[in-house]
Amino acid sequence: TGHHWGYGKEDGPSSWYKNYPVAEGNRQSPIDIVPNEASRDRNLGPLMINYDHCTSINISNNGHSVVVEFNDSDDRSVIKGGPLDNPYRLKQFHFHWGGKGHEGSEHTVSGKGFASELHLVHWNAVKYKTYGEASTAPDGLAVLGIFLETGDDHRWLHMITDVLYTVKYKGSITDFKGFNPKCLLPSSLHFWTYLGSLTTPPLHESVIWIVLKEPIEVSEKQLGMLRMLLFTEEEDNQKMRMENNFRPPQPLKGRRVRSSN
Ligand SMILES: NS(=O)(=O)c1ccc(S(=O)(=O)c2ccccc2)s1
Ligand SMILES: [Zn+2]
Repeated sequence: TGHHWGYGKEDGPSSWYKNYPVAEGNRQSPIDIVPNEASRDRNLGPLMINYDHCTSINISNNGHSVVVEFNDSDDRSVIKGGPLDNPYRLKQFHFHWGGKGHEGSEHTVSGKGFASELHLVHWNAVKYKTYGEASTAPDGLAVLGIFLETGDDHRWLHMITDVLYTVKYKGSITDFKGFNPKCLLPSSLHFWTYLGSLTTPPLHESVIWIVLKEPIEVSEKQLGMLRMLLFTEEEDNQKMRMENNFRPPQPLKGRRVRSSN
């Protein structure tokens, strides 16, 4: 089912083009964001995030990251405004991170990486009937990217790091109800936005990226918990620590990055 890909020497980002030629496309993600080259756009309204009736369902290890999935059967958790013409429904969130003492974000800001990056994945349920259909459409997905930098303990991230031991191995999944990702948002919703892609295979060029300017702070200890996850399955006798699961920045190819006001 599909092609095996990963973040190692043989199956990592520099080899993805072999099975996913769109890897060399014109709107690939992530990118390096250069703030003073981003253009302020008057008709970029404020981002509106409405996660009040948010319902997480489960947490899982898909062999590439740890993923929290949501009930997306109605518009209970949506983002709208900013660059978006419709409300987009929250489907899942996941993280990308580095190794001990190494940066692991996907987007960089003037060449600076962050310790980790949180992606909240939303889909356009107004224009498309299913998540799958939306995932291949040019305006199908909206991913909210939030940088994590090391500092103080994040008081709510514990809710996630405390259960990571239950999804240590690839293919594991556990109930994870009632988590509201509103608690992971920084205080400012100022953002950069540009048209891009999924940052993992299938690398569909279907993402409106919204990257928040303000990082959230998490402790080195909390980040270390992410690194106790494994890329490998329980029965696999090769235990490969899940870390450095990020794609490096891709060519801008003439795209404009806009900045909120
Ligand atoms: N890192 S990222 O936010 O760009 C991202 C990569 C893959 C996904 S997905 O698993 O939601 C997905 C979505 C559509 C098709 C297949 C997988 S989201
Ligand atoms: Zn991601």
